[in-house]
Amino acid sequence: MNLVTAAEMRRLEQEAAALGVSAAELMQRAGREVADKLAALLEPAAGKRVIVLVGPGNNGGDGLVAARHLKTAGALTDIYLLSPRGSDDIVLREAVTAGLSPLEARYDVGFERLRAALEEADVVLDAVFGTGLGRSISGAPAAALALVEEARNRRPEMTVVALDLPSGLDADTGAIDPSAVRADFTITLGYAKRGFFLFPGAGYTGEILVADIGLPEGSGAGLNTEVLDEHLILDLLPDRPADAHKGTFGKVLVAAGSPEYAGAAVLACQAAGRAGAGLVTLAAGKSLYPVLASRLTETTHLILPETADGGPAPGAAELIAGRLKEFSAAVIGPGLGQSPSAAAFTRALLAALSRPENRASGFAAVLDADALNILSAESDWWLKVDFPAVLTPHPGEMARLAGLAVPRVQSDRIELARRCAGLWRQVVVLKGAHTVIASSDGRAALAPNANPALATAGTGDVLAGIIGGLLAQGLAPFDAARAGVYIHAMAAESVRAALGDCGAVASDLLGHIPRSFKALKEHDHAACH
Ligand SMILES: NC(=O)C1=CN([C@@H]2O[C@H](COP(=O)(O)OP(=O)(O)OC[C@H]3O[C@@H](n4cnc5c(N)ncnc54)[C@H](O)[C@@H]3O)[C@@H](O)[C@H]2O)[C@@H](O)CC1
Ligand SMILES: [K+]
Repeated sequence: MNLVTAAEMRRLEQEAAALGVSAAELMQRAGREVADKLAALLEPAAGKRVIVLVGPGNNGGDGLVAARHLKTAGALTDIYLLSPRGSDDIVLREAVTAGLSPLEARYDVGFERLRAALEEADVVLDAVFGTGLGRSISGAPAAALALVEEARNRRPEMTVVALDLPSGLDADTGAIDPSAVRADFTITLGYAKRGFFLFPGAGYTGEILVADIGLPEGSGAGLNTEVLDEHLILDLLPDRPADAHKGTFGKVLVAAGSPEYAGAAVLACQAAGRAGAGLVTLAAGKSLYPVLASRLTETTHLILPETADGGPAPGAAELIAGRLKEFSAAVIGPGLGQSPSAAAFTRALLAALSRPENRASGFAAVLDADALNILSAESDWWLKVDFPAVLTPHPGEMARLAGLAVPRVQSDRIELARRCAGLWRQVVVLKGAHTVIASSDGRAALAPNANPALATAGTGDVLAGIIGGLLAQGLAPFDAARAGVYIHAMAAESVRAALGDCGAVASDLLGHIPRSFKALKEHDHAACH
């Protein structure tokens, strides 16, 4: 599903106008679609009490059209105008002609009539502000929204439905005005807005329903931000031919683990296998071998020479380099630590991978965790990664890689990831609530969910392993990253369903990875029959 900014939505509106679909016509379609979707939610609309809060702009205009259709559907509809609308306002006149009697806030002393209406309302339709919000909300709109908030807290049976977006939510950034009211549903027009997938706004939309307002065919062609969904991911997944052998699904080299963080290697290797790689080989230090081999039944081992403190000794990277051609993908970084020996090893390994003669054709790697921390200590580090890679930073790692503070990263997640992917010429997976996946060609995708079950040690190692497993099966880096993030999120949802959002640990995800692939494919199968 494509996502838009306010400016992109305005551009689409202008393009529609150039093709003969006027803004007035779009407003009529928008209002009718919103009323239809709301009526379907109310089942039936007849007899239900609906208050439509109407603002000064086109969002309010859509609300007036919706109010008219809701009345026709039998809802007991009140219109509450928060600002005067001109006497030449066609949609207001149409509402009055249809028998509605709008009440203006300026004539409602102390908001007494609004308070009384909120005591009985089944639904509040918030059509105060949409994509045109230009400053902080004050005056009558702020007071009315505060009353709605207060009523919904007191009367949980009252449903709040946002028209296009919750008033006060910034469509582009997800920033929230203090007056914004959390919606139970957002019926959004044409396309979902980016701010629906950026916090804090992501917590305000409730369930998102997209209303088709009949934008001309192909009008979304230039959009470059999407939210992942199962149809898109299914198209990306590799085939599993019946005559396959383990070579069909590729070999992953995992360079991970250190005495302090041995478990990271276990999680990354197991996740790569669970994501369908044919063979996983772990390159780790000699002293770790007995521990890790006892945990990793199916993994093969490339045993590295060690320094006295258990770090990779000089020569470890060369040992791997001599074997690189056997592998179609690598995962480098989980649990490596940042000791001087780990840093020297990582730099030497990345240099070896950057020499094309060392790599199998189609090779790509995931760079995660300590590999990113080690890289970010060097200026212009991206010039040293001369092979296709998926970088999987969390916000702290992203801040170090980009030379920014964490709040800057978090306040501009999509565009920052996109800019960095362009500059670094790699795929960037910026983890966090609604993980962002950005490609150097300007495309960006967002994970559809934010799951607190993922906020625990080791889940990043699992993600790196899944993406590595998908790279090994021949997916292009952007596809492997998108599919990996989605499968990881699905597995996390299954864990949450089974265990709740507290106390799940990263290894709980592993068994749910193949189940997630299975669920996706079965859903597709069911959809075809
Ligand atoms: N772009 C499109 O393709 C379409 C847009 N439509 C609707 O148009 C909306 C955008 O309409 P507008 O651009 O008129 O914007 P809005 O309706 O969001 O509000 C803008 C109006 O509110 C005022 N305003 C902004 N912030 C304010 C504040 N904090 N306090 C008081 N007044 C404030 C502005 O001066 C302007 O008059 C969309 O959200 C959607 O509902 C639809 O009609 C259909 C098609
Ligand atoms: K709104």
